[in-house]
Amino acid sequence: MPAQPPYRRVLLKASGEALMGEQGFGIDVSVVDRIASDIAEARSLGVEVGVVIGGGNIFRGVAVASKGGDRVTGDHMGMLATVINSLALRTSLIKIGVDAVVLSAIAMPELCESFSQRQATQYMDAGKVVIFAGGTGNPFFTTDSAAALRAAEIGADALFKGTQVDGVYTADPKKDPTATRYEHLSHLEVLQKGLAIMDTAAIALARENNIPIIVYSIHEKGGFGDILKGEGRCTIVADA
Ligand SMILES: Nc1ncnc2c1ncn2[C@@H]1O[C@H](COP(=O)(O)OP(=O)(O)O)[C@@H](O)[C@H]1O
Ligand SMILES: O=c1ccn([C@@H]2O[C@H](COP(=O)(O)OP(=O)(O)O)[C@@H](O)[C@H]2O)c(=O)[nH]1
Repeated sequence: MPAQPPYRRVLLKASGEALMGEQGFGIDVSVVDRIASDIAEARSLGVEVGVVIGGGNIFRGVAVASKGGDRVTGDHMGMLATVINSLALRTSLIKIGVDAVVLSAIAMPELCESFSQRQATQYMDAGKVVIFAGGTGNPFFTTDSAAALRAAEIGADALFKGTQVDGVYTADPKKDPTATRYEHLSHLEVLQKGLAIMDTAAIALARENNIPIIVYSIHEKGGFGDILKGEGRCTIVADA
């Protein structure tokens, strides 16, 4: 019998950018299927899973703003991108027999249900994987902030940031090859050192609500389950 993971309920923030695989844009279904199988493994370990997916594989609001376009409209488009990704993940989960539902911060009843904290917790209590689409529903925010917000709302024991790198480094490892990885650090240290692994609003919200953040590589098959079992490579951001 494997040891029971120390987490009862977690929020997984899955990088949108990761979903495009080698394509450079859009959705590589084999990547979404693999992330779905990682979530299925977490469920089989008895862990309740909520998911926020980014939209960077399709659209980011800042890309519009940097070309002189309207930021708010750009952000609306980015939030719609997260709905597309969420529907793809739901499809992959259902395909392998994992009960999953999409709750969107932006009402689009023909496609999915609208978010409410009450409905989300009811579904999670019932063992469904709840995918939170549409970010926070507000422009000028990111899906990292949405992940911290939903983690607080559902009472998650931890926020897992499944991203492009396998932890938090002393500097961006994609730009500085001499950067070294932390095993552990506090939310405050991430903020004070200006480590840009997540936006400051997300870190601050997690800190205020005492939610540990676990940063790991979403590209690693089985990585999510490994960390839940206390085995994987990651950085744990938590106050002592
Ligand atoms: N100190 C740091 N440690 C680790 N990654 C960092 C750091 N500073 C910047 N990064 C960059 O942050 C990226 C992850 O953030 P983000 O762009 O929000 O990814 P995503 O939302 O796709 O998961 C990494 O790919 C890495 O290049
Ligand atoms: O609460 C939110 C969450 C997301 N977005 C928009 O959606 C895009 C995609 O999200 P994000 O960049 O966080 O995705 P990721 O980096 O995880 O792929 C962002 O760039 C924003 O334009 C937003 O406006 N409000």
